[in-house]
Amino acid sequence: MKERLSAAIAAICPVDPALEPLARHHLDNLTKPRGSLGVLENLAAKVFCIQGGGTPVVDPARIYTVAGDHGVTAEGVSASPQEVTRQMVLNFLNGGAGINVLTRTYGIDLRVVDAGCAGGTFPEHPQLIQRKVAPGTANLAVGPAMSEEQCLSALLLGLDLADAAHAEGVRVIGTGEMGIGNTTPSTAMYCAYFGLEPEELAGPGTGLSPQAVERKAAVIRRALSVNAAAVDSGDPLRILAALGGYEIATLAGLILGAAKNRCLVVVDGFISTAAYAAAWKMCPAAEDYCVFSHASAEPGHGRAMQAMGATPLLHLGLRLGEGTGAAVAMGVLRGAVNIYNEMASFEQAGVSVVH
Ligand SMILES: O=C(O)c1ccc[n+]([C@@H]2O[C@H](COP(=O)([O-])O)[C@@H](O)[C@H]2O)c1
Ligand SMILES: Cc1cc2nc[nH]c2cc1C
Repeated sequence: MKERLSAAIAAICPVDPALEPLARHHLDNLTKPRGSLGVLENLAAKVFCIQGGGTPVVDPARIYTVAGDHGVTAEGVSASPQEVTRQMVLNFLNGGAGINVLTRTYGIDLRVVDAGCAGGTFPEHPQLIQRKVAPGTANLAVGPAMSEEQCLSALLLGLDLADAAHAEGVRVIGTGEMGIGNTTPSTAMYCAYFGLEPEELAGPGTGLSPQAVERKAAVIRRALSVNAAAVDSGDPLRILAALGGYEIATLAGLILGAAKNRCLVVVDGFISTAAYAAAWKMCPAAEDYCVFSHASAEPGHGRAMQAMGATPLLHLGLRLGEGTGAAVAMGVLRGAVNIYNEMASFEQAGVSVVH
């Protein structure tokens, strides 16, 4: 199992630096003052480089919303009851959640994945991928959340999802997640990977009071101490197993798999960024394939992003998860590649070149 992960990581190549000047040359010849489309130009150049030159494309685009439950909810770390994870998966399948509305709005394919929800299987549904590794993690405040074997199974599930998308012609993959309690493992992972303090990073998640956030920080501190052997090892996989969750490990595998397949990944909010942190620690070159959709309103997100030198695209006050920020960002990405592909050049339009 570990060999497959190592092989995928070894197959991730940084994008060819020779491509960027070609993209910039093309963009600078379009009928606008140089650089005046700002980040849209950067995005178009990024897609061009990831895809190895030629005509950059964003479609078909797909979001995987991966669900899992968390034993640490027993510590009262979430304002919401654990059963909401399962209820929201059913809501996704009925088309009524925020991610359903936004993927419909933007014409994005949505797949829902059970990587580790508590309880049994869900009714079959064409959008549902049932690959439950286990019915929820163990409580990371008393021991490791997952065994390394379970964590690897989730990582390989993510690789499978990336390979399936690639085989089906998907050009851009978005990450989404659903898991009551999952801001706690995400925060613990940031602390372990970047040497940050729980008190500095812990936030309200779905809506904890300030006093409850203090208790959440204490639970995370306990989790780091109980799992000190994994934390101190600095091994990204051991840290992910000890402190992560099934949806988080699956998304880390999805990011690595997409990068291996030279596919752009749009990383959603606070929890997806924790999955990215694990992927980035395992393979820093994965960074070349990722765009960060938005700054989450969860207060620790900015600090975690800063630790990785990552810049979010949008500032919309989002803190829902599910892949909602990734969906909106895909709309922006489409605009960016359409600019690249459809705008007239100075020569074509007979417009005097701006110096
Ligand atoms: O995406 C985000 O930035 C984000 C920030 C806070 C909460 N969430 C969502 O809320 C749930 C986790 O919150 P909590 O308080 O239960 O840890 C989980 O289902 C996430 O999708 C998501
Ligand atoms: C209702 C609800 C929807 C969500 N979607 C993602 N996380 C969520 C948490 C709650 C509580």
